[in-house]
Amino acid sequence: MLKVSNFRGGYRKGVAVVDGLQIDLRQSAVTSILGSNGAGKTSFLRGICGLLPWCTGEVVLNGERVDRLAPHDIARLGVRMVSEGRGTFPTLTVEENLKVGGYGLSAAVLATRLEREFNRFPRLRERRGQIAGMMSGGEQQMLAIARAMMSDPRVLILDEPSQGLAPIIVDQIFELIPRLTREGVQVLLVEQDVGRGLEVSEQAVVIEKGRATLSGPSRELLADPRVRESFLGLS
Ligand SMILES: Nc1ncnc2c1ncn2[C@@H]1O[C@H](COP(=O)(O)OP(=O)(O)OP(=O)(O)O)[C@@H](O)[C@H]1O
Repeated sequence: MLKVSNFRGGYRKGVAVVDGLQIDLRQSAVTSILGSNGAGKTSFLRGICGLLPWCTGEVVLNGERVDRLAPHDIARLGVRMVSEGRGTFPTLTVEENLKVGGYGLSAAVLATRLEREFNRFPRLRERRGQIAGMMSGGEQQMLAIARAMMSDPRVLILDEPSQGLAPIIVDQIFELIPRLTREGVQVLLVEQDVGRGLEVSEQAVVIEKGRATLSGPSRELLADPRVRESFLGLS
């Protein structure tokens, strides 16, 4: 559904922090963008969502060029991003946050989707009246994912979903990702933990300094000596 070709972009004219990246989400349910701090992962995602100050290249969603569209139009067409640092509305309750995610839906559809997300995340049902900003980091991450899912996205972009979370919560998030794909959503995952990102995805791109240094089926990358040595600390 989503295909990105020859993507360059950045924050200051002429200075590319993402330089010539391609991904084709049609080939897998979960695609990982991997790389160390400052490699350009978040900038690439922002570019796909129309949020980078300048970019060139093509972003095609379901056959339609979207790289010239405004961020809200790209979101309306089904690309939703869950940002690093979550981005829930801290002063709203869990339920209010979810309703914001379902903005524009009829009351009946909204109720069905709320129920679906509460089934997916029973913890959120228990805390539906709780102010989001008072919840734990893991709960806020679940809320951010549930809120994005309220709009039934075609492409769900998860930017460092495990960042700052306790290991047990990280396990839950990584178990959740394949389950989301069974509902037909394609996941684009950005992860600093290269091993984990490769395990959960079918294909992956490793980027360094804004350029793709390796790409291919995740299984092959997991076995690649360069990945094992540079990113997994194995020989
Ligand atoms: N708002 C911004 N304005 C200017 N430069 C930025 C901005 N955000 C990021 N950069 C620069 O763009 C480059 C890529 O950063 P980016 O955040 O995309 O990397 P990343 O791989 O997502 O790193 P991290 O894992 O630390 O989030 C870095 O050199 C960074 O300093």
